[in-house]
Amino acid sequence: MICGLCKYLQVFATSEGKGWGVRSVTALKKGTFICEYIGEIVTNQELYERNKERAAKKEEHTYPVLLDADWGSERILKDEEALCLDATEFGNVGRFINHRLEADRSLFVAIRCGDSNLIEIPVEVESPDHHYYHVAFFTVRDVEAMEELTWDYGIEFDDIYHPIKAFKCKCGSKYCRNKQKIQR
Ligand SMILES: C[S@@+](CC[C@H](N)C(=O)[O-])C[C@H]1O[C@@H](n2cnc3c(N)ncnc32)[C@H](O)[C@@H]1O
Repeated sequence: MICGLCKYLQVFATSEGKGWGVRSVTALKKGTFICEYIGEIVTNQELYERNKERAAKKEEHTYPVLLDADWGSERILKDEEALCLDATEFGNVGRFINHRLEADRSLFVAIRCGDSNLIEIPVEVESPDHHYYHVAFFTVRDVEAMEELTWDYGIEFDDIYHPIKAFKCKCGSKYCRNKQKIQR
C-alpha cells in the first residue's frame, strides 16, 4: 500500500453495459494488493444529501463506500458521525471497479459463496486515531490476465429508502443477488 499502484491496471469499456471497468494486464496471485479506494471523506448524512441532488440530476453512476467507522467503538454511530468515501468528484482507479457478488458478508470472512475476485480490507496506516483508515483491495484468488476485477458493493438492490435507485446488476454471476430478487 505504501508503494501505491504497482500492478499494470487498465480501465476499459465493459461489453455488458456496466460502463467502465478495471482489469489487470498481467495474471495476479491470490493476496495481491491492487489499489486503495480513494475519495472524499464525508458523513453518511452528507452523502445522503449529495445523493438526493444527484438523483434529481438523474446521474447514473455513484461512487460511495461506507467506512462504518469508528471500528474502535462498540456503539452504533449516528449518520452524522459515521463516515464514508465519496469518489464521484475525486478518486483513483478504484472507483472504476464494478460490482459482483462475493461472500456471505454476515460471516465477514470464512464462507465465500460468490465469485468476485477482490475484497476490500480496512487498513490502519500509522494513525493512533481509530476513526480513520484506508480501504484497500486485495485479490481473494488467482486472477487471469485481462480478467475484470470486481468486488461486492454489499448493495441491497431493493432498498426503497435510498435516494438513488440501485442499478440493474449485469455482473452475470449465477450467485447474483439482483437476479435472484428479479426471479422471485
Ligand atoms: C463505482 S462505479 C464503477 C465504475 C462505473 N462502471 C463507471 O463507468 O464509472 C459504480 C457504478 O457502475 C455501475 N456498475 C457497477 N457494477 C455493476 C454491475 N454489476 N452491473 C451493472 N452496473 C454496474 C453502476 O452504474 C454503479 O452505480
